[in-house]
Amino acid sequence: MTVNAKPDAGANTWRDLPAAQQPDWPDSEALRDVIAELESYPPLVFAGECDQLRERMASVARGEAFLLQGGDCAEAFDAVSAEQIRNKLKTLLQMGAVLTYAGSVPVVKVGRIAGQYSKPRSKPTETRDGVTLPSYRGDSVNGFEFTPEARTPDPQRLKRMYHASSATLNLVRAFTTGGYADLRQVHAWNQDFVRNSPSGQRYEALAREIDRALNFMNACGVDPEEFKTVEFYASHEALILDYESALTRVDSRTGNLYDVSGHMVWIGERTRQLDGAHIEFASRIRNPIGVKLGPTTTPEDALTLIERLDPDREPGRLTFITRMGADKIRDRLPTLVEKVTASGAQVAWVCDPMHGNTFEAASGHKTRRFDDVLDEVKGFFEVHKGLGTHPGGIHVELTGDDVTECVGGGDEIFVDDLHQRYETACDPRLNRSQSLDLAFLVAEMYRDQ
Ligand SMILES: O=C[C@H](O)[C@H](O)COP(=O)(O)O
Ligand SMILES: C=C(OP(=O)(O)O)C(=O)O
Repeated sequence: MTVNAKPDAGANTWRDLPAAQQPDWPDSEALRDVIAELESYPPLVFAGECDQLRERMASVARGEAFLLQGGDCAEAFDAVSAEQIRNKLKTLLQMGAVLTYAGSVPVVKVGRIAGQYSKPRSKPTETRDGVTLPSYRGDSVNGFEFTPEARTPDPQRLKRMYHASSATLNLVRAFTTGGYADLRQVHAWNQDFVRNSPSGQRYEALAREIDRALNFMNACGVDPEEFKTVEFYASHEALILDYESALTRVDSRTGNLYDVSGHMVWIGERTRQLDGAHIEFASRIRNPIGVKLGPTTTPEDALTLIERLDPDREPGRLTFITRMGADKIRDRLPTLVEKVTASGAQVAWVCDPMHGNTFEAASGHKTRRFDDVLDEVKGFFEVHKGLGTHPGGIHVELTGDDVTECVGGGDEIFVDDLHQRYETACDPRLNRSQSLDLAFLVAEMYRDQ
């Protein structure tokens, strides 16, 4: 049981170190009041659930399971609706069914959800028509609208992030345990725009096979409880450290610290400085931790991260999420995996094929090509196959809606279509049929492995 203990000093040791990508809050007293209030709020997740996910991630690290981690680039307060949450969940459930059935592997399902409200940015400001304002840093910090009022960081938004995360998690828990995620609903998850796409039809055929298998088991008198609910976890980037440390609590069972804002948190490519505040914060908490590794990561960086975050070499504690870019992964990943494996560490290796493959279309839309995404995943599988190590999973930006943000896919989106439904607040996401396409192709790669 996690208690609402007084904030522990260990949660705040990061304050003595440089913290990248933190907002310029204009009123530090208002921030202090918000932090004090957040510290009094109940946990969003329980420490025991974080331990359970660490065990699931240990199976991934040992090569016995596959991680499916996905969701929005940036969640938005005004998108906290039953429909949006259900669509995202539906996409992940469909992808999970495809990977489990076609890839024949247990799938650990983790959403980029219920906390993914903060974004690191390349530039601190944005200029439009000669007007320069602070960049949008996610709904937890400021507003998307290009006005001085909206773009001014407001700490009250941290409380809104907590409440939005809480409402989302509540519905996710209801969907995943209350009947909606029952494997007998495998057809129902396909009942909308996606049904007629090539991947939707392929999915329908797979769902029929699953149905037949379930009927067979039923006829044999077997009706496992495990098929009625889905184990689903929430994750986000631990970016705004004032929020994350305010939600860090002492677990009364063990005396350890847990960041109870989500089950798993990750440190991004822009904030993984070895002597920086984010790594210090992550080193203090017992949650399973992810770290993004971009193309400039050296083996020494990876080994130091292991030393800092997983000194006991505990499988499941640390996940390296590589995001090299399709053109670099075959060149950069092998040495990292080799050196880490030789050190005796058992990290989970996961591929984020999104963040190294972004480009700006002539129309000004930030986009990604489905083929590049696929090629990065292929490269990831090739490297692991070559080294005899386990390709542990994928980390994807996706939505359950019929958006037009990434080009390509079986139900092809063209560059000229991008403007039609370009709805992301930050980076382009795969829509549901592109996500299903990816799941089928990854399942094939896994089987061939
Ligand atoms: O999602 C990741 C980052 O926040 C995003 O790629 C940054 O985008 P920018 O380069 O437009 O700031
Ligand atoms: C910012 C992100 O990724 P990265 O740190 O890999 O750029 C992200 O996943 O939202």
